[in-house]
Amino acid sequence: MVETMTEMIRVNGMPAKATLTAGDLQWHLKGGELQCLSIESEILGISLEGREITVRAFVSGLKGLSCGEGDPGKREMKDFIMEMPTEVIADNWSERFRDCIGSLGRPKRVFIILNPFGGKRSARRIFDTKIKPLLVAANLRYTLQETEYQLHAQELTYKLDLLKYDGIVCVSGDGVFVEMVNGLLQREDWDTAIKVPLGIIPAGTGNGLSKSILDAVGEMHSIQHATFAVIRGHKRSLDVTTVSQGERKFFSILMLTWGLLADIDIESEKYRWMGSTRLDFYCFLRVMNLRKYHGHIEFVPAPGHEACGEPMKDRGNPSGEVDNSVKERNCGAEVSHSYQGPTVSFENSDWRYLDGPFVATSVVNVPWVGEDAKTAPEAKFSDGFLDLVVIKECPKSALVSILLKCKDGSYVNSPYVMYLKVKAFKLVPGNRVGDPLKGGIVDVDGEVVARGNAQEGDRMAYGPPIQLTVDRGLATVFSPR
Ligand SMILES: Nc1ncnc2c1ncn2[C@@H]1O[C@H](COP(=O)(O)OP(=O)(O)OP(=O)(O)O)[C@@H](O)[C@H]1O
Repeated sequence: MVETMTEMIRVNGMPAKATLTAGDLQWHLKGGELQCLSIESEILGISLEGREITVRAFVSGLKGLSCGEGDPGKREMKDFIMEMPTEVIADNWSERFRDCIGSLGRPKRVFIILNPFGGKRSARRIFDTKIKPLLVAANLRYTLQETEYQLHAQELTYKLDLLKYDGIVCVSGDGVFVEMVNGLLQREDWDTAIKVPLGIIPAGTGNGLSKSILDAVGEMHSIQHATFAVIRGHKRSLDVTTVSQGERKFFSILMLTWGLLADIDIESEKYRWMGSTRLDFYCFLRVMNLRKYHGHIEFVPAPGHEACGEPMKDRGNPSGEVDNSVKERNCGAEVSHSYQGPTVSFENSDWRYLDGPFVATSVVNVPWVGEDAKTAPEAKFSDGFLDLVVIKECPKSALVSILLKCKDGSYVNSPYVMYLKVKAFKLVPGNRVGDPLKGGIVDVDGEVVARGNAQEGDRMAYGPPIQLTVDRGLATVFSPR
């Protein structure tokens, strides 16, 4: 236990009586005004020079010093110069400060993966101007590696010497984070590798994961707030979804979507020159020329959600299109030592189903799939469930309102939206209603996984079942608290 230290000092030139406890630094200015900094939630670090200790903090600029109480709102870096009576006292105080900060278990060294081409291609500048100053102030050492090509982040985490680092952080959009998870799960030591804390600092087009992490604890979503979350080093578990089709598999963090949202996400790429209005523009276009898709979904409902869909046992499996048994793995000649997905079998579970046509189907792991898209308002980080959103028949006017209400998640209250939690899910995507030669797009974490007009490099085929299962809390992410 750290004992309290009290001293008459000057803070930013003003005489004050300062007290340092294990949890905070307080000072009474002459005239009685009390100021306070919480060591855990507001102080980045300190430096000592002669009689001067500089306390580097990340605090609310508007509301003054909160001492960790309440919602800090927008924060900024601020230095407090503490002039001590003697160098010996300054030494003692700085040692005590370092002990207090050291006892917080913050990470000491992280590996940072930066995508210079993510989002507005400004990650490098963002790093130098917004991220680095915080890391330096917190004395958090780092190794910085820029990605040079697609899947480079996956390669890096596959090979990284994890013993050297207390965490891996990406400065990118969600795509690079997903690659990091896939790289760790491809390792032979995947079971320990996946426990390494992962951080994400938003510098992409899709920044749903960082928004979800910060919003879950009431923190503002910004580059600096996400950096401070890494510095503070609290951790939380995150469900990981295994997406599989036969022997092919990979891992997802955010969402699988098929139908309207996938079409908007992927097809609007060709309007990139429009900037951020491309999504609104293409969304409008798609609603006006609404597509519906034939197909079939199956799911094992989470407790309390058993009323949705129809029981599979009453349907039988006349088309043989979905096989609900989980096959024995690694029965081929090649034995893989990477992670193969959950071993839990849903063979005897009460599967339920829905047949198309569908307007949109999404299976979501975290609340926000983009900074302004709260697609799964009830999603939890590590409940072991996926949130399933289905829209079937829906008038265009209602659809417009649904899309507008995606921003705050209230769209799930629409009578045209089916929203439930599932333990496992299968999608058998079909072709467009009225256009049997055209299929849709299956989009996982912002990337095309399968499409009607198959292209080289697509990871899965459009048509055969794609299965999703969840590993409860398999990954670990840095969180502000
Ligand atoms: N140097 C690079 N050149 C080309 N692609 C890259 C490079 N580095 C990373 N990538 C790829 O960019 C994709 C998107 O990355 P990220 O998630 O950071 O950005 P995003 O802004 O969310 O996506 P996008 O800008 O493509 O919409 C990933 O699939 C990744 O593999």
